[in-house]
Amino acid sequence: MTLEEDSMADIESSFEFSSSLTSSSLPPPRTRIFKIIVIGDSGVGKTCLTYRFCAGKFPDKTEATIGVDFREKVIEIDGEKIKVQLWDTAGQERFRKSMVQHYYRNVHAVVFVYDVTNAASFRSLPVWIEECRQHALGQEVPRILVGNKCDLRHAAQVSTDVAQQFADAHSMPLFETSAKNPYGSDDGGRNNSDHVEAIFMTVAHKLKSQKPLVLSQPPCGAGDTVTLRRQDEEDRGTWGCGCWRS
Ligand SMILES: Nc1nc2c(ncn2[C@@H]2O[C@H](COP(=O)(O)OP(=O)(O)OP(=O)(O)O)[C@@H](O)[C@H]2O)c(=O)[nH]1
Ligand SMILES: [Mg+2]
Repeated sequence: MTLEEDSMADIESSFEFSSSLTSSSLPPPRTRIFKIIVIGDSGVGKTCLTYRFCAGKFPDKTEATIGVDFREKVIEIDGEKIKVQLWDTAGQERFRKSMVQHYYRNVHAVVFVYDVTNAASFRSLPVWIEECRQHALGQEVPRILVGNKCDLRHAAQVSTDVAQQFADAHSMPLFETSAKNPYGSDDGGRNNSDHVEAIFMTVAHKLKSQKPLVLSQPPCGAGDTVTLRRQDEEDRGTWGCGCWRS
């Protein structure tokens, strides 16, 4: 689904209410939403990676993303249901310029993607990192680096060593993968690519561990009520609008 700019406000919320109440005396459970933006040059495979994670397969056909497409998947970590909301951004400048501010608003994690068969897409990474800096992304927002199209190892232009050095220099973990064939196709399936699923799950685990739900004891004399609160609610003393940052 391509988003119109005026619908962003509805999407830029980090909680949603469950439709059913488990008890008339309890507030409806909230589902946390982790907003993860996927950025990088046009053609590196952002749409294919996000589609692979959310739909479980490689798309038959893609076209250049205009503005942003967003995809969601509900996952469960330690018994908590979490909605992973992937923002598949446009790599082409002309298709992204009016949307950039929305990409970075209340973002929880950033996935930088380059194409291992396209050295120029790797050389562009500092530009994308600079864009994050310009949008005042805090150091606490996790970032990861993904080299895509590892099924085309024979055509690789970016070595793992060089990519790892870059990742280390920017304190990011590096994952090499393929949205098309995570097991590799031109090496008999032995290229040890990371699974797309595992990459996004790693990010979600990291986010969850940064902001765990904590058990909050009521003050003395407040009855038997025990409420679950998010750690940042503790920090701020309010649920606020739900537009929390990690
Ligand atoms: N062989 C191979 N091709 C891929 C892979 N991922 C994406 N592609 C192809 O690369 C092309 C671009 O993929 P997209 O996912 O549309 O690229 P994008 O980064 O979303 O591009 P923009 O929307 O323009 O920013 C398409 O032809 C895909 O089929 C991969 O892992 N392996
Ligand atoms: Mg795209």
